This record gives sequence, structure tokens and C-alpha cells, in this order.
Amino acid sequence: MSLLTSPPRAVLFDLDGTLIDSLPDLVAAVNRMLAAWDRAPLSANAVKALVGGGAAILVEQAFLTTGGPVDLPVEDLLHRFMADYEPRSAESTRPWPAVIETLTRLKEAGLALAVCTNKPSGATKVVLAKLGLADFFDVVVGANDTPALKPDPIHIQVILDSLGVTAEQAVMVGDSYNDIAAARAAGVATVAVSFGYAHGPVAELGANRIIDDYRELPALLGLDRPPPGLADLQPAFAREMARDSDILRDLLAGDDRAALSDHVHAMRGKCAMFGQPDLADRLGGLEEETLRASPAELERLAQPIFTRLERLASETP
Ligand SMILES: O=C(O)COP(=O)(O)O
Ligand SMILES: [Mg+2]
Repeated sequence: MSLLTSPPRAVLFDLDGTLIDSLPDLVAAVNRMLAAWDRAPLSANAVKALVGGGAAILVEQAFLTTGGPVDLPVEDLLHRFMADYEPRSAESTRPWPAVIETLTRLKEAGLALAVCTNKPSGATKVVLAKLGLADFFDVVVGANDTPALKPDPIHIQVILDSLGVTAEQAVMVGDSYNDIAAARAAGVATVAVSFGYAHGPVAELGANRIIDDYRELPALLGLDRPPPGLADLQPAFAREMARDSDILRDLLAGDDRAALSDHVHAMRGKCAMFGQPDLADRLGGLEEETLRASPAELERLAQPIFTRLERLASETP
């Protein structure tokens, strides 16, 4: 089921943890800074817990959690940190899987795209350029370009204003509480990614939808609608998938691989026809392995499919 009644005109993306996996370079820079003050390094998980509220919080908290404040104003520490991090901010940082193809698909569909990040603007520009993402975005608003950071809705509002779209015409995609809270306060529908740097369970962020894979996004935005005649059949499709899901479980538990392969093939065809290309892709991956993989491997491939099918069932009236 798509998120809005008609496709949005603009999609706003958070950056760290949402479009890109920037943690490795952030961890390295934080630990270079801590080493310069003879502090112990922080683990990747400890740094992850400090990302999302902007670089000043990251720098300040890095010192507080490793022995207390140092004798320099936070602004000076931040300045030093950014001077080191910015030029090295894309050494190990990469877009998450399927980001490029999804942004391409959204651009082709004529949507305006924006980045709405608490990351300092300089580093934002460097990362987007080095990863080949810059040209996708009509507007990029980083920490230095907005009167207030997320979760303040102003951060979202300046983007809507500059794109000339209303809150109802936009969707925000984010990984953290700040993203979802800012968008909700601005009246913008929200999608949370489950693979980012949320500080708690993603299901508790309050997003309208959750995705585990960028390939789910176009359909959620209403871009892969089923042909008109099939739209009314969506509830029937969802019921059929619920039945197919039970059969799939039984077949995975049994040893008739040919029947399993046929069943997965049929499910794949239905998903492709009813505007669920990401599910069709995953089922295709499972189908390829049905005749040769171990039961454990099939179970591993099937798990995300069951998660998606459960979500499909819960989103269909
Ligand atoms: O720099 C940060 O702390 C967070 O950046 P984000 O808003 O892109 O997640
Ligand atoms: Mg983020």
C-alpha cells in the first residue's frame, strides 16, 4: 500500500545512516581526536549512539564519555574535528545498497529530491560529491544552512519553501528520532529505514512506514502502481500472499525442492504483477537457490521475505 493517495512531489532524505553508511569515517575521526588528548578510543557502537544530533553533540559527548570535558570551548574542538574529518569524510563511507538506483528511479519519475541533514554543510557537500550523489539533489540543507536543526521542523520547512511544495506533497526518509519528529511536526509523511543509526527500536520512532531495503521505496511512494484494472484487487492480492506465505513455510520445512521452486516462482510473478518489485526480486533470489542451497541458507533468504509479507498484510485494509 502506498503512503499517500497520490505520489509525492518531493522526497527529503536524511544523510548519515539513511543514504550513507558514514559510521566508519566518523569513528576513525572521533578516535583520532580522542588520541590527540590521550583518551581511550570509542567503539563503533558508542560513536553510533552519538550520531544524529549534529557534530557539536558528537564531539562534546565523545569527551564526556571518555573522562570528562577538556579545557577548550566546544566550538574550537568542533573546528578541529571538522578540519580533520571533512577531507577524509568519504574514505570508507558508502551509499547503502540500492540508493543510487532508487534515487535514479525517483528522479526519472520527476520528483524533487532534497537532503535534510544535521551534518555540517561542508562535510555534507564533500561526501555527496565524492560518492557521486550530489547531482540527484535539488536542495541540500546541512547544519550551517538552517536556523535550527532537526528535530525542529524549521529544518524541513526551509526545504519545502525552497522547492515550492506543501507538507502534504512531501515525504521524509530518515533513520532517527530527529528526522521523524521534525517531519511530523512539519506535517510531512515519514518513512524510517531499519538499517541506520536509530538509538532504539525503529518501530518506536513513530514513522508512517518502515523499509528494510531501498527497493521498497518506489512502490511505497506510489510510483509502481499496479495497472488500473488490478488496483481494486490489492486486498485480494494481499490475502493470496498471506496464503502463499503459509504454503511457503510448509514447503521450506519439507524436502520437495521442485514444489518449493514452483511455488516461489508463482509468488514472484504475482508480486511483479501487483507492483511489489522488491518482493519479486527477493523471491527471484530465493528461487535461484531452491535447488542447490542448504535448508539453513534457504531459511536465511526467506526470512526478509516473511518480514515483508507480514508488513504487506498489516498495511492492506
Ligand atoms: O551529523 C549528525 O549527527 C547527523 O547527521 P544526519 O542528520 O544526516 O543523520
Ligand atoms: Mg541520520
